[in-house]
Amino acid sequence: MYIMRRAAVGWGRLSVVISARDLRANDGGGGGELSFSRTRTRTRTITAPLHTSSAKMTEPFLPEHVVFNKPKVELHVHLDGAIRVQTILDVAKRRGISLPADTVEGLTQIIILQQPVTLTKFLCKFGEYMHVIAGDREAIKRIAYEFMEDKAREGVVYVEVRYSPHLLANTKVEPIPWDQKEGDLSPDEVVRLVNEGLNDGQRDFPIKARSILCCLRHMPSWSMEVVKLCKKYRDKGVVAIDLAGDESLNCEAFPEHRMAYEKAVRSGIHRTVHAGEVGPPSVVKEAVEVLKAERVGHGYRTLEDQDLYKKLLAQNMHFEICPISSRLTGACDSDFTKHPVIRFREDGANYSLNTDDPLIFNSSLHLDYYTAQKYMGFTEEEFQRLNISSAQSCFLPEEEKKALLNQLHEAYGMVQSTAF
Ligand SMILES: O=c1[nH]cnc2c1ncn2[C@@H]1O[C@H](CO)[C@@H](O)[C@H]1O
Repeated sequence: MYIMRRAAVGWGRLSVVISARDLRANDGGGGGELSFSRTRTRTRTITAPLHTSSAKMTEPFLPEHVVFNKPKVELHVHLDGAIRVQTILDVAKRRGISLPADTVEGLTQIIILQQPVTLTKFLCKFGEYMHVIAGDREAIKRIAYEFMEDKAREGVVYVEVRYSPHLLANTKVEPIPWDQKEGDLSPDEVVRLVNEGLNDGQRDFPIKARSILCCLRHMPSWSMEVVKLCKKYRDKGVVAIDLAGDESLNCEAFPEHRMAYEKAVRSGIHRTVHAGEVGPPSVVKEAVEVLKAERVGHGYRTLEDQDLYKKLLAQNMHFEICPISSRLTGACDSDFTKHPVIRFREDGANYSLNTDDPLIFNSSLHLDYYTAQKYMGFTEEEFQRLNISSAQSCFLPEEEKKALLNQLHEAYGMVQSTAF
């Protein structure tokens, strides 16, 4: 079954890895990490979040959604928004946690967004399942490992994945999130576990990952520890700090966030900020001018301040664009043909295409690319250009960035100029 699907899609290099995984799983190994890879659902039947709400989809991606079947770079995806539904069910069963549904189909219906809502409502969706994963060492390592498998399957060769260590902890975090009882898993250990899962994934799949630790707008008291964790784990896979959460609740960053970002600048930690997703252009301005963001998460509303937009274009500021997300969070018009990324493209801006939270949007990176092609006029050439820009704007050290760029140039058949 798997093999027939792979042949139809033609995943090239990836198929080798997936075959190897299937073989090992079929060998009856079943134990340890490999058993994780067998749990992915292949049978969702829900309304796909496309331009027209009548579009049906039965899988995270279908062959016809694969419009750019080449190596890709993804810079904006939340680990806690990219968990497999089956994993949530498995962990809940093991931990004796009851959920409102006990099948993949049932729980999917509860977790996913089918129609555009507000960012605030969207963020409530994490409450449907985070209590299952948080505080559980095995689950945290597992979601990081499975994330790598899923991204490799989408043809992503380099990913920067973000999460809040505090939201997955159950001790040394105040308040303890998700109504958990106090346990013994600290934010520091969460980072170690995620690193382990990502490293195991790097070993088993043709993908490289680095992580970004998130501060949350409504939890300023956590931010100093976030930047300390970025520093502590900078040589072990953490490359940057982010500020996520609800921009519509508090627009100006609290002093604690500012202090954390100042420390990040002093310590040479890279910086990105969710800004201009639903908040006004002033939030983008603050992100860039006060928090010294090197990339902007989303940034759609930058277009409402033409002076700011021109300035950021001139600086070659990178915008992390998430097409399907932007429709379902109500950040952008639900008509994709009016999406701000069309203007960014016409102006030759520096941006990436990303999934953001594929679990909640029931999406995949292929679906975002498909949407960009079908409704926004994206071409193969533009997909290549934006992936090169994404690689140039990633937070890897220069040498590793060069290697990634070489990998893309080679895969896209681009001749590189040689310096004599
Ligand atoms: O699109 C988004 N905008 C703002 N915040 C988000 C978005 N997606 C996820 N998170 C927030 O980031 C946390 C860490 O991963 C998530 O738990 C969620 O609260």
